[in-house]
Amino acid sequence: MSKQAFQDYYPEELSHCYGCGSNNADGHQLKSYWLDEKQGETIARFTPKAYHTAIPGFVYGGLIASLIDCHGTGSAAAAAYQAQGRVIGSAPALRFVTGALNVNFLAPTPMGVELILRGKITEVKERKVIVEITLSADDVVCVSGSVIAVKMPATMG
Ligand SMILES: CCCCCCCC/C=C\CCCCCCCC(=O)SCCNC(=O)CCNC(=O)[C@H](O)C(C)(C)COP(=O)(O)OP(=O)(O)OC[C@H]1O[C@@H](n2cnc3c(N)ncnc32)[C@H](O)[C@@H]1OP(=O)(O)O
Repeated sequence: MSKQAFQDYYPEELSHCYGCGSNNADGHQLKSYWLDEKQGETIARFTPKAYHTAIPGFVYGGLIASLIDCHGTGSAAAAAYQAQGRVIGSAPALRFVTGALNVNFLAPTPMGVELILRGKITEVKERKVIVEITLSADDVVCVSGSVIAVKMPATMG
C-alpha cells in the first residue's frame, strides 16, 4: 500500500471537499489508497465520531454515503491516471466528480469500530469511471455501493 493518499494529490484550491478535502477542518478528510493496483482495488479507513450517530450504537447512513462518494471519486481519478500510464497527480490533472451514487444498506453499521471501504474499479472510459465499493465493520459487509465518476466540467473548477 502506498503511503500517499490519492487525495494528497488534489491541488490546494480543490481540497475543500466536505468528504475528502484536507483543507476542510469540519469535513471527514477521507484518505484513499491502492490496496492492489494491478487488480484495481483501493482502500480507505474511517472511524466515526459519536456525532455521526443515527440510532444509538449505529452509524448515520448519510455519513456512509459521503464516505462511499469520496472513496469512489478518489479511486476514479487514480484509475484514470493508471489507465493512461501516467504518474498520479501529473499535469494535466484528471479531475472527477460524482455523476451517480448508489448505496445499499445491507446491515446496521456499528459505532466504535474502524470502517473499511474497499473499492474495485470496474470500468474506465475517457470521461467516466465506475467504482464498486463495500464498507465493512468487524469483517462484516454492512454496505455496498457504487459511484459513477465523470470528468469534472469546466464550470466547476
Ligand atoms: C488521484 C490524483 C488526482 C490528482 C488531481 C485530481 C484533482 C481533483 C479534483 C477534484 C476533486 C474534488 C473532490 C471530489 C469530489 C467529491 C464528490 C462530489 O461531491 S462532486 C459534487 C457532486 N457532483 C456534481 O455536482 C456533478 C454535477 N453534474 C455535472 O456536472 C454533470 O452532470 C456531469 C459532469 C456529472 C456529467 O456531465 P455530462 O453529462 O456532460 O457528461 P458526459 O461527458 O456527457 O458523460 C460522460 C459519461 O458519463 C455518463 N454519465 C454522466 N452523468 C451521469 C449520471 N448522472 N449517471 C450515470 N452516468 C452518467 C454518460 O452517460 C457518459 O457515459 P458513456 O461514455 O456514454 O458510457
